[in-house]
Amino acid sequence: MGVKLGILGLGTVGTGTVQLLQDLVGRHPLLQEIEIYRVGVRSLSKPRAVELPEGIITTDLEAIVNDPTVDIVVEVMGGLEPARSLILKALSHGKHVVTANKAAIARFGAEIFTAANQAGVYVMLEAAVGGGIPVIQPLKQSLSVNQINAVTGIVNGTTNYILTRMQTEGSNFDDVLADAQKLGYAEADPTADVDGLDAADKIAILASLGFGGRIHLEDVYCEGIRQVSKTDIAYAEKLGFAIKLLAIAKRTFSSPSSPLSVRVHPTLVPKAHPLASINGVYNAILVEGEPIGQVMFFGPGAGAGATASAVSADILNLVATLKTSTTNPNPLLACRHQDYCEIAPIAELVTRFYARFLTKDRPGVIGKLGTCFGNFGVSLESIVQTGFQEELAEIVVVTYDVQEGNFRQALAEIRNLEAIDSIPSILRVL
Ligand SMILES: NC(=O)C1=CN([C@@H]2O[C@H](COP(=O)(O)OP(=O)(O)OC[C@H]3O[C@@H](n4cnc5c(N)ncnc54)[C@H](OP(=O)(O)O)[C@@H]3O)[C@@H](O)[C@H]2O)C=CC1
Ligand SMILES: N[C@@H](CC=O)C(=O)O
Ligand code: NA
Repeated sequence: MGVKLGILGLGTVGTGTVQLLQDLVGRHPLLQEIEIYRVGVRSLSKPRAVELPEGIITTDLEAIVNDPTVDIVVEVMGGLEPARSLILKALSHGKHVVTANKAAIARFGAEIFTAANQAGVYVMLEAAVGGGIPVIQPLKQSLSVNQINAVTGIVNGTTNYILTRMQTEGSNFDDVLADAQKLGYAEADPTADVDGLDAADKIAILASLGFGGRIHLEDVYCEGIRQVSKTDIAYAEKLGFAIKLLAIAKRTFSSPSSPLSVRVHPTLVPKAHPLASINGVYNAILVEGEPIGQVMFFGPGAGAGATASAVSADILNLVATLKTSTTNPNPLLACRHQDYCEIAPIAELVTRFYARFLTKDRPGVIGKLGTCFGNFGVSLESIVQTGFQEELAEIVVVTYDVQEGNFRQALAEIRNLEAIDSIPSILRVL
Protein backbone atom coordinates (compact mmCIF):
# COMPACT_ATOMS: atom_id res chain seq x y z
CA MET A 1 0.00 0.00 0.00
CA GLY A 2 1.26 3.50 -0.86
CA VAL A 3 2.20 6.16 1.67
CA LYS A 4 -0.45 8.88 1.54
CA LEU A 5 0.59 12.53 1.54
CA GLY A 6 -1.56 15.42 2.63
CA ILE A 7 0.11 18.54 1.26
CA LEU A 8 -0.87 21.89 2.77
CA GLY A 9 -0.09 24.57 0.17
CA LEU A 10 0.39 24.56 -3.60
CA GLY A 11 2.42 27.73 -4.11
CA THR A 12 6.09 27.91 -5.12
CA VAL A 13 7.27 25.06 -2.87
CA GLY A 14 4.10 22.92 -3.00
CA THR A 15 4.03 23.08 -6.80
CA GLY A 16 7.75 22.26 -7.07
CA THR A 17 7.25 19.27 -4.76
CA VAL A 18 4.24 17.92 -6.69
CA GLN A 19 6.18 18.35 -9.96
CA LEU A 20 9.11 16.38 -8.56
CA LEU A 21 6.86 13.62 -7.20
CA GLN A 22 5.08 13.35 -10.57
CA ASP A 23 8.32 12.89 -12.52
CA LEU A 24 10.05 9.87 -11.01
CA VAL A 25 12.40 8.76 -13.77
CA GLY A 26 15.98 8.52 -12.50
CA ARG A 27 15.03 9.24 -8.89
CA HIS A 28 15.01 6.97 -5.81
CA PRO A 29 12.66 3.98 -6.37
CA LEU A 30 11.09 4.41 -2.93
CA LEU A 31 9.42 7.58 -4.26
CA GLN A 32 7.11 5.29 -6.23
CA GLU A 33 5.48 4.32 -2.92
CA ILE A 34 4.14 7.85 -2.46
CA GLU A 35 0.59 8.86 -3.28
CA ILE A 36 -0.37 12.54 -3.42
CA TYR A 37 -3.67 12.03 -1.66
CA ARG A 38 -4.90 15.54 -0.79
CA VAL A 39 -3.59 19.07 -1.44
CA GLY A 40 -4.95 22.00 0.58
CA VAL A 41 -5.11 25.52 -0.85
CA ARG A 42 -6.83 28.83 -0.17
CA SER A 43 -8.49 29.29 -3.56
CA LEU A 44 -9.94 26.62 -5.86
CA SER A 45 -10.23 29.01 -8.80
CA LYS A 46 -6.50 29.88 -9.02
CA PRO A 47 -4.75 28.44 -12.10
CA ARG A 48 -2.21 25.75 -11.14
CA ALA A 49 1.00 24.73 -12.90
CA VAL A 50 0.42 21.05 -12.07
CA GLU A 51 -2.38 18.68 -12.99
CA LEU A 52 -3.93 16.59 -10.24
CA PRO A 53 -6.90 14.21 -10.44
CA GLU A 54 -10.25 15.75 -9.53
CA GLY A 55 -11.08 15.87 -5.83
CA ILE A 56 -7.49 16.02 -4.61
CA ILE A 57 -7.29 19.80 -4.26
CA THR A 58 -9.42 21.12 -1.42
CA THR A 59 -9.80 24.22 0.71
CA ASP A 60 -10.58 22.09 3.78
CA LEU A 61 -7.13 21.81 5.37
CA GLU A 62 -8.58 20.63 8.69
CA ALA A 63 -10.03 17.61 6.90
CA ILE A 64 -6.54 16.73 5.60
CA VAL A 65 -4.84 16.74 9.01
CA ASN A 66 -7.78 14.88 10.60
CA ASP A 67 -8.03 12.24 7.85
CA PRO A 68 -6.97 8.86 9.32
CA THR A 69 -5.74 7.65 5.91
CA VAL A 70 -3.11 10.44 5.59
CA ASP A 71 0.33 9.17 6.71
CA ILE A 72 2.48 12.29 6.23
CA VAL A 73 1.43 15.94 6.30
CA VAL A 74 3.64 18.25 4.22
CA GLU A 75 3.19 21.82 5.46
CA VAL A 76 4.30 24.21 2.70
CA MET A 77 1.67 26.90 3.21
CA GLY A 78 3.83 29.21 5.36
CA GLY A 79 2.75 31.77 7.98
CA LEU A 80 2.19 31.20 11.68
CA GLU A 81 -1.50 30.40 11.89
CA PRO A 82 -3.23 28.23 10.81
CA ALA A 83 0.09 26.48 10.00
CA ARG A 84 0.95 25.92 13.70
CA SER A 85 -2.48 24.53 14.64
CA LEU A 86 -2.59 22.29 11.57
CA ILE A 87 0.89 20.87 12.31
CA LEU A 88 -0.09 20.23 15.95
CA LYS A 89 -3.33 18.57 14.89
CA ALA A 90 -1.51 16.35 12.38
CA LEU A 91 0.95 15.31 15.10
CA SER A 92 -1.79 14.62 17.61
CA HIS A 93 -3.34 12.25 15.04
CA GLY A 94 -0.01 10.36 14.82
CA LYS A 95 1.08 11.74 11.43
CA HIS A 96 4.67 12.57 10.58
CA VAL A 97 5.16 16.14 9.40
CA VAL A 98 7.48 17.67 6.81
CA THR A 99 7.66 21.46 6.92
CA ALA A 100 9.53 24.26 5.14
CA ASN A 101 8.19 26.77 7.66
CA LYS A 102 11.15 28.26 9.55
CA ALA A 103 8.95 31.03 10.97
CA ALA A 104 6.68 28.51 12.71
CA ILE A 105 9.55 26.25 13.84
CA ALA A 106 11.63 29.14 15.23
CA ARG A 107 8.65 30.36 17.29
CA PHE A 108 6.75 27.19 18.18
CA GLY A 109 9.52 24.58 17.93
CA ALA A 110 9.34 23.66 21.61
CA GLU A 111 5.59 23.01 21.42
CA ILE A 112 5.79 21.24 18.05
CA PHE A 113 8.71 18.92 18.92
CA THR A 114 7.25 18.09 22.32
CA ALA A 115 3.99 17.11 20.62
CA ALA A 116 5.91 15.04 18.04
CA ASN A 117 7.89 13.21 20.74
CA GLN A 118 4.70 12.50 22.70
CA ALA A 119 3.03 11.10 19.58
CA GLY A 120 6.13 9.11 18.59
CA VAL A 121 6.36 10.78 15.17
CA TYR A 122 8.90 13.03 13.42
CA VAL A 123 8.97 16.62 12.23
CA MET A 124 11.37 17.02 9.32
CA LEU A 125 12.52 20.48 8.26
CA GLU A 126 15.37 20.28 5.75
CA ALA A 127 13.71 22.87 3.50
CA ALA A 128 13.36 25.38 6.34
CA VAL A 129 17.05 26.42 6.23
CA GLY A 130 19.21 26.84 3.16
CA GLY A 131 16.44 25.75 0.74
CA GLY A 132 17.86 22.82 -1.23
CA ILE A 133 21.15 22.65 0.69
CA PRO A 134 21.37 19.62 2.96
CA VAL A 135 22.28 21.25 6.28
CA ILE A 136 19.68 20.15 8.84
CA GLN A 137 20.36 16.42 8.47
CA PRO A 138 24.16 16.93 8.41
CA LEU A 139 23.96 18.92 11.67
CA LYS A 140 21.64 16.33 13.24
CA GLN A 141 23.60 13.33 12.04
CA SER A 142 26.89 13.58 10.14
CA LEU A 143 28.36 16.35 12.34
CA SER A 144 26.63 15.53 15.62
CA VAL A 145 29.76 14.03 17.20
CA ASN A 146 31.57 17.39 16.93
CA GLN A 147 31.71 20.18 19.50
CA ILE A 148 30.40 23.04 17.38
CA ASN A 149 32.11 26.43 17.88
CA ALA A 150 30.44 28.52 15.18
CA VAL A 151 27.82 28.41 12.45
CA THR A 152 28.12 31.33 10.03
CA GLY A 153 25.89 31.56 7.02
CA ILE A 154 24.29 33.40 4.18
CA VAL A 155 20.86 31.91 4.74
CA ASN A 156 18.49 34.24 2.93
CA GLY A 157 18.39 33.94 -0.85
CA THR A 158 16.33 37.08 -1.45
CA THR A 159 18.72 39.47 0.32
CA ASN A 160 21.79 37.80 -1.15
CA TYR A 161 20.22 38.18 -4.59
CA ILE A 162 19.48 41.87 -3.89
CA LEU A 163 22.97 42.64 -2.49
CA THR A 164 24.67 40.80 -5.36
CA ARG A 165 22.77 42.74 -8.01
CA MET A 166 23.33 46.03 -6.19
CA GLN A 167 27.05 45.21 -6.11
CA THR A 168 27.51 43.88 -9.64
CA GLU A 169 25.00 46.01 -11.59
CA GLY A 170 24.50 48.99 -9.30
CA SER A 171 20.78 48.05 -9.43
CA ASN A 172 18.08 49.76 -7.45
CA PHE A 173 16.90 47.98 -4.28
CA ASP A 174 13.15 48.05 -5.07
CA ASP A 175 13.56 46.76 -8.66
CA VAL A 176 15.69 43.82 -7.56
CA LEU A 177 13.29 42.95 -4.74
CA ALA A 178 10.44 42.84 -7.28
CA ASP A 179 12.51 40.40 -9.40
CA ALA A 180 13.19 38.19 -6.34
CA GLN A 181 9.43 38.09 -5.71
CA LYS A 182 8.71 37.13 -9.33
CA LEU A 183 11.29 34.33 -9.12
CA GLY A 184 9.51 32.88 -6.04
CA TYR A 185 12.44 33.54 -3.66
CA ALA A 186 10.79 36.05 -1.32
CA GLU A 187 8.41 35.36 1.55
CA ALA A 188 4.71 36.21 1.14
CA ASP A 189 5.59 39.37 3.10
CA PRO A 190 9.13 40.24 1.87
CA THR A 191 9.71 42.36 4.99
CA ALA A 192 10.73 39.07 6.63
CA ASP A 193 13.56 38.76 4.11
CA VAL A 194 14.65 42.39 3.89
CA ASP A 195 14.62 43.07 7.65
CA GLY A 196 16.61 39.93 8.47
CA LEU A 197 13.73 38.17 10.28
CA ASP A 198 13.78 35.13 7.98
CA ALA A 199 17.54 34.78 8.52
CA ALA A 200 16.99 35.17 12.29
CA ASP A 201 14.48 32.30 12.25
CA LYS A 202 16.97 30.18 10.32
CA ILE A 203 20.00 30.88 12.52
CA ALA A 204 17.87 30.14 15.62
CA ILE A 205 17.14 26.72 14.11
CA LEU A 206 20.78 26.10 13.13
CA ALA A 207 22.05 27.26 16.53
CA SER A 208 19.63 24.95 18.27
CA LEU A 209 20.85 21.98 16.22
CA GLY A 210 24.52 22.92 16.42
CA PHE A 211 24.65 23.79 20.10
CA GLY A 212 22.11 21.29 21.42
CA GLY A 213 19.61 23.61 23.14
CA ARG A 214 16.54 25.65 22.34
CA ILE A 215 16.82 29.32 21.37
CA HIS A 216 14.47 32.14 22.39
CA LEU A 217 13.94 34.02 19.13
CA GLU A 218 13.89 37.35 20.99
CA ASP A 219 17.53 36.71 22.03
CA VAL A 220 18.62 36.77 18.38
CA TYR A 221 19.98 40.22 17.51
CA CYS A 222 18.67 41.20 14.07
CA GLU A 223 19.39 43.93 11.51
CA GLY A 224 18.28 43.77 7.87
CA ILE A 225 19.72 45.25 4.69
CA ARG A 226 17.60 48.40 4.27
CA GLN A 227 20.42 50.68 5.45
CA VAL A 228 22.98 49.18 3.06
CA SER A 229 23.50 51.77 0.33
CA LYS A 230 25.28 51.68 -3.02
CA THR A 231 27.84 54.07 -1.46
CA ASP A 232 28.73 51.53 1.27
CA ILE A 233 28.91 48.69 -1.27
CA ALA A 234 31.36 50.79 -3.33
CA TYR A 235 33.49 51.71 -0.26
CA ALA A 236 33.52 48.09 0.89
CA GLU A 237 34.67 47.00 -2.57
CA LYS A 238 37.53 49.55 -2.50
CA LEU A 239 38.57 48.34 0.96
CA GLY A 240 38.57 44.68 -0.17
CA PHE A 241 35.22 43.50 1.23
CA ALA A 242 31.83 42.28 -0.04
CA ILE A 243 28.74 43.18 1.99
CA LYS A 244 26.67 40.11 2.93
CA LEU A 245 23.75 39.54 5.28
CA LEU A 246 25.38 37.08 7.67
CA ALA A 247 23.64 34.94 10.25
CA ILE A 248 26.07 33.96 12.98
CA ALA A 249 25.83 31.67 16.00
CA LYS A 250 29.07 31.42 17.90
CA ARG A 251 30.46 30.55 21.31
CA THR A 252 31.65 33.78 22.95
CA PHE A 253 34.70 31.96 24.41
CA SER A 254 36.37 28.73 23.39
CA SER A 255 34.85 26.73 26.27
CA PRO A 256 31.94 24.46 25.17
CA SER A 257 29.81 25.82 28.05
CA SER A 258 30.28 29.54 27.26
CA PRO A 259 27.24 31.62 26.21
CA LEU A 260 26.38 32.03 22.55
CA SER A 261 26.27 35.12 20.41
CA VAL A 262 23.43 34.71 17.90
CA ARG A 263 22.91 37.52 15.40
CA VAL A 264 21.94 38.60 11.91
CA HIS A 265 23.34 41.74 10.33
CA PRO A 266 24.87 43.04 7.12
CA THR A 267 28.60 42.41 7.38
CA LEU A 268 31.72 43.41 5.48
CA VAL A 269 33.27 40.08 4.53
CA PRO A 270 36.92 40.06 3.40
CA LYS A 271 37.06 39.11 -0.29
CA ALA A 272 39.33 36.14 0.49
CA HIS A 273 36.73 34.59 2.86
CA PRO A 274 34.70 31.75 1.26
CA LEU A 275 31.39 33.46 2.11
CA ALA A 276 32.36 36.61 0.14
CA SER A 277 31.94 34.87 -3.20
CA ILE A 278 28.48 33.38 -2.52
CA ASN A 279 26.28 35.32 -4.92
CA GLY A 280 22.71 35.56 -6.17
CA VAL A 281 20.13 33.25 -4.63
CA TYR A 282 22.86 30.90 -3.42
CA ASN A 283 23.28 30.28 0.30
CA ALA A 284 26.25 28.87 2.18
CA ILE A 285 26.68 27.74 5.76
CA LEU A 286 30.14 27.44 7.28
CA VAL A 287 30.23 25.13 10.30
CA GLU A 288 33.26 25.12 12.59
CA GLY A 289 33.72 22.36 15.09
CA GLU A 290 36.10 20.10 16.88
CA PRO A 291 37.55 17.83 15.56
CA ILE A 292 36.12 18.43 12.05
CA GLY A 293 37.61 21.94 11.61
CA GLN A 294 35.67 23.84 8.95
CA VAL A 295 33.01 22.44 6.64
CA MET A 296 30.92 24.55 4.25
CA PHE A 297 27.55 23.73 2.71
CA PHE A 298 26.74 25.59 -0.49
CA GLY A 299 23.80 25.58 -2.91
CA PRO A 300 20.55 27.22 -4.00
CA GLY A 301 18.85 28.77 -0.95
CA ALA A 302 15.39 29.37 -2.38
CA GLY A 303 13.18 28.65 -5.36
CA ALA A 304 10.73 25.92 -6.33
CA GLY A 305 13.03 23.13 -7.53
CA ALA A 306 15.72 23.51 -4.88
CA THR A 307 13.23 23.60 -2.03
CA ALA A 308 11.23 20.72 -3.49
CA SER A 309 14.43 18.65 -3.42
CA ALA A 310 14.73 19.17 0.34
CA VAL A 311 11.01 18.60 1.04
CA SER A 312 10.97 15.42 -1.04
CA ALA A 313 14.13 14.08 0.65
CA ASP A 314 12.41 14.49 4.03
CA ILE A 315 9.32 12.72 2.69
CA LEU A 316 11.54 9.90 1.41
CA ASN A 317 13.20 9.57 4.81
CA LEU A 318 9.78 9.22 6.44
CA VAL A 319 8.60 6.72 3.83
CA ALA A 320 11.67 4.62 4.66
CA THR A 321 10.85 4.95 8.38
CA LEU A 322 7.23 3.92 7.81
CA LYS A 323 8.38 0.95 5.75
CA THR A 324 10.76 -0.29 8.45
CA SER A 325 8.18 0.54 11.19
CA THR A 326 10.36 0.17 14.27
CA THR A 327 8.64 0.72 17.58
CA ASN A 328 11.55 2.68 19.09
CA PRO A 329 11.95 6.25 17.78
CA ASN A 330 15.18 7.01 15.91
CA PRO A 331 17.01 9.55 18.16
CA LEU A 332 18.80 10.99 15.12
CA LEU A 333 15.50 11.96 13.48
CA ALA A 334 13.75 13.12 16.69
CA CYS A 335 14.44 16.37 18.56
CA ARG A 336 16.20 15.80 21.90
CA HIS A 337 16.41 19.40 23.23
CA GLN A 338 14.89 20.33 26.58
CA ASP A 339 16.86 23.37 27.79
CA TYR A 340 17.47 26.83 26.38
CA CYS A 341 20.95 28.11 25.36
CA GLU A 342 22.41 31.09 27.21
CA ILE A 343 22.80 34.01 24.79
CA ALA A 344 25.19 36.95 25.39
CA PRO A 345 23.85 40.51 24.81
CA ILE A 346 25.02 42.26 21.62
CA ALA A 347 26.84 44.94 23.67
CA GLU A 348 29.31 42.23 24.71
CA LEU A 349 30.12 41.26 21.12
CA VAL A 350 33.75 41.77 20.12
CA THR A 351 34.02 42.60 16.43
CA ARG A 352 35.51 44.99 13.89
CA PHE A 353 33.32 47.85 12.64
CA TYR A 354 33.01 49.91 9.47
CA ALA A 355 31.51 53.39 9.89
CA ARG A 356 30.86 56.17 7.38
CA PHE A 357 30.69 59.77 8.60
CA LEU A 358 29.55 62.94 6.84
CA THR A 359 31.44 65.85 8.32
CA LYS A 360 32.05 69.54 7.74
CA ASP A 361 35.12 69.91 5.53
CA ARG A 362 37.53 71.55 7.93
CA PRO A 363 40.96 70.80 9.37
CA GLY A 364 41.24 68.61 12.48
CA VAL A 365 38.06 66.54 12.04
CA ILE A 366 39.95 63.28 11.56
CA GLY A 367 42.00 64.06 14.69
CA LYS A 368 38.81 64.65 16.73
CA LEU A 369 37.33 61.35 15.52
CA GLY A 370 40.55 59.58 16.51
CA THR A 371 40.49 61.18 19.98
CA CYS A 372 36.87 60.15 20.66
CA PHE A 373 37.57 56.58 19.54
CA GLY A 374 40.76 56.54 21.64
CA ASN A 375 38.78 57.64 24.73
CA PHE A 376 36.84 54.36 24.57
CA GLY A 377 39.73 52.07 23.60
CA VAL A 378 38.72 51.82 19.95
CA SER A 379 41.77 51.40 17.67
CA LEU A 380 41.46 52.20 13.99
CA GLU A 381 42.71 49.82 11.33
CA SER A 382 42.10 52.32 8.51
CA ILE A 383 40.63 55.76 8.00
CA VAL A 384 39.98 57.22 4.55
CA GLN A 385 38.56 60.46 3.26
CA THR A 386 38.00 60.07 -0.47
CA GLY A 387 34.67 61.60 -1.39
CA PHE A 388 32.34 64.49 -0.87
CA GLN A 389 28.55 64.55 -0.72
CA GLU A 390 27.68 68.12 -1.69
CA GLU A 391 29.69 70.27 0.77
CA LEU A 392 30.17 67.48 3.31
CA ALA A 393 33.34 65.38 3.50
CA GLU A 394 32.88 61.64 3.64
CA ILE A 395 35.14 59.78 6.08
CA VAL A 396 35.19 55.99 6.35
CA VAL A 397 36.83 54.11 9.22
CA VAL A 398 37.44 50.42 9.87
CA THR A 399 38.28 49.53 13.46
CA TYR A 400 40.23 46.69 14.99
CA ASP A 401 38.30 44.28 17.23
CA VAL A 402 36.41 46.23 19.87
CA GLN A 403 33.62 45.50 22.32
CA GLU A 404 30.38 46.70 20.71
CA GLY A 405 29.36 48.61 23.86
CA ASN A 406 32.61 50.66 23.80
CA PHE A 407 32.23 51.40 20.09
CA ARG A 408 28.65 52.64 20.63
CA GLN A 409 29.80 54.91 23.48
CA ALA A 410 32.48 56.41 21.23
CA LEU A 411 29.86 56.99 18.52
CA ALA A 412 27.58 58.75 21.01
CA GLU A 413 30.42 61.18 21.81
CA ILE A 414 31.26 61.61 18.11
CA ARG A 415 27.63 62.45 17.28
CA ASN A 416 27.93 65.47 19.63
CA LEU A 417 30.95 66.89 17.79
CA GLU A 418 30.04 70.15 16.08
CA ALA A 419 31.86 69.09 12.89
CA ILE A 420 29.83 65.87 12.49
CA ASP A 421 26.77 66.14 10.25
CA SER A 422 25.65 62.50 10.37
CA ILE A 423 26.73 58.85 10.55
CA PRO A 424 24.85 57.25 7.62
CA SER A 425 26.22 53.76 8.14
CA ILE A 426 27.63 51.50 10.78
CA LEU A 427 28.32 47.92 9.74
CA ARG A 428 30.16 45.05 11.38
CA VAL A 429 33.23 43.52 9.75
CA LEU A 430 33.94 39.78 9.79
N1 LIG B 1 9.76 30.07 -1.80
C1 LIG B 1 10.92 29.55 -1.41
O1 LIG B 1 11.93 29.60 -2.12
C2 LIG B 1 11.03 28.89 -0.08
C3 LIG B 1 9.97 28.88 0.81
N2 LIG B 1 10.08 28.26 2.01
C4 LIG B 1 8.95 28.21 2.92
O2 LIG B 1 7.94 27.38 2.32
C5 LIG B 1 6.65 27.80 2.73
C6 LIG B 1 5.81 28.07 1.48
O3 LIG B 1 6.42 29.08 0.73
P1 LIG B 1 5.94 29.40 -0.78
O4 LIG B 1 5.63 28.15 -1.50
O5 LIG B 1 6.97 30.32 -1.31
O6 LIG B 1 4.59 30.20 -0.48
P2 LIG B 1 3.45 30.59 -1.51
O7 LIG B 1 2.85 31.86 -1.00
O8 LIG B 1 3.95 30.54 -2.90
O9 LIG B 1 2.38 29.40 -1.34
C7 LIG B 1 1.60 29.23 -0.21
C8 LIG B 1 0.53 28.16 -0.50
O10 LIG B 1 -0.19 27.88 0.68
C9 LIG B 1 -1.58 28.12 0.48
N3 LIG B 1 -2.08 28.76 1.69
C10 LIG B 1 -1.49 29.76 2.40
N4 LIG B 1 -2.25 30.09 3.45
C11 LIG B 1 -3.35 29.29 3.40
C12 LIG B 1 -4.50 29.16 4.21
N5 LIG B 1 -4.69 29.91 5.29
N6 LIG B 1 -5.43 28.23 3.87
C13 LIG B 1 -5.25 27.46 2.77
N7 LIG B 1 -4.16 27.54 1.96
C14 LIG B 1 -3.24 28.44 2.29
C15 LIG B 1 -1.70 29.03 -0.72
O11 LIG B 1 -2.96 28.78 -1.36
P3 LIG B 1 -3.36 29.51 -2.75
O12 LIG B 1 -2.43 28.94 -3.78
O13 LIG B 1 -4.77 29.10 -2.98
O14 LIG B 1 -3.16 30.97 -2.51
C16 LIG B 1 -0.49 28.58 -1.55
O15 LIG B 1 -0.84 27.50 -2.36
C17 LIG B 1 6.88 29.02 3.62
O16 LIG B 1 6.92 28.60 4.95
C18 LIG B 1 8.26 29.53 3.18
O17 LIG B 1 8.91 30.25 4.19
C19 LIG B 1 11.24 27.63 2.40
C20 LIG B 1 12.31 27.61 1.57
C21 LIG B 1 12.30 28.27 0.28
N1 LIG C 1 12.50 33.85 1.41
C1 LIG C 1 13.49 32.85 1.67
C2 LIG C 1 13.06 31.57 1.04
C3 LIG C 1 13.80 30.42 1.54
O1 LIG C 1 13.84 30.10 2.71
C4 LIG C 1 14.83 33.28 1.10
O2 LIG C 1 14.86 34.25 0.33
O3 LIG C 1 15.85 32.69 1.45
NA1 NA D 1 18.11 22.78 3.56
